[in-house]
Amino acid sequence: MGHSLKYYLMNPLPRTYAMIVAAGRGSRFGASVAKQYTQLQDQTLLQLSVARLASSKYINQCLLVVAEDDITARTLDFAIPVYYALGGVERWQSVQAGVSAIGSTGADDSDLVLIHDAARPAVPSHDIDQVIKAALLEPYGAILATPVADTLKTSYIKSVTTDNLSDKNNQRYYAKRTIDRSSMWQAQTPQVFRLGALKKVLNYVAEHQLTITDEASAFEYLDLPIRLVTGSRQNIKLTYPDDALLLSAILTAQSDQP
Ligand SMILES: Nc1ccn([C@@H]2O[C@H](COP(=O)(O)OP(=O)(O)OP(=O)(O)O)[C@@H](O)[C@H]2O)c(=O)n1
Ligand SMILES: C[C@](O)(CO)[C@H](O)COP(=O)(O)O
Repeated sequence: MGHSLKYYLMNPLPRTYAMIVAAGRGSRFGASVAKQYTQLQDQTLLQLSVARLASSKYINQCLLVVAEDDITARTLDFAIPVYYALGGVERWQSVQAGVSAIGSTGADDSDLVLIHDAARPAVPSHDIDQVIKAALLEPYGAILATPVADTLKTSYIKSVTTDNLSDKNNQRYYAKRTIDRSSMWQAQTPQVFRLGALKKVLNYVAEHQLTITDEASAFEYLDLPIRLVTGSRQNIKLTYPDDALLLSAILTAQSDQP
């Protein structure tokens, strides 16, 4: 799989092709519009996320992967030139569509593809550059991640026959086991990979009908090393309604920084 590390390191500085995946429905967030179009600080999350990528010296345009029925993205202004691809049912299929679009621009297999969630607009610019610089030194790629800070537990469910409103679906969760968190990380985005290798591992996922929630997982299936770069805990993903207040506070605090 892929070329030797020497092949990548001997190449002139590869280009970084940025893509933002924004073809989701935001069902867990539950808004009337897809969460990437939620407004924070007078801009949509998508616009904020593009602006963050634009702050990197490695990125001067961005592919936006949007839903086929998206009627919003093309009405918005962005900090850098954007072009479009149509997303898929699953997030990784949206990424695969983006990889295909980037590949058709003449990108080389040793070039880098940066994948970022539209739902992560608070990623610090420093982190973007750090993960790209790390990927430039890797044969396959690098991702931002944060070490798990809380105690992690598995659970089991008990059915109950009370009419207590807190017992959703007449079920209660109980603690089963605590997991050793010493080597546990929460993956973030951007995730940055060599284009050729990313194409191959996503094809593997499709051929084997695997379910992945991030692209690094695909490399793990093939035991291909992906570097973990410690990222800021400010880089949260808007997922549930509760996240909006936290994300808004982070963005406000970041904008107040010199
Ligand atoms: N088929 C999909 C699913 C998700 N995404 C994007 O991937 C990012 C992270 O995914 P997630 O937080 O799961 O977003 P949604 O799928 O929209 O959320 P939900 O699972 O709650 O519906 C989001 O920017 C989302 O727009 C995508 O481009 N294509
Ligand atoms: C890619 C990701 O942001 C890494 O944490 C996350 O997996 C995407 O969100 P999803 O809800 O898993 O699709």
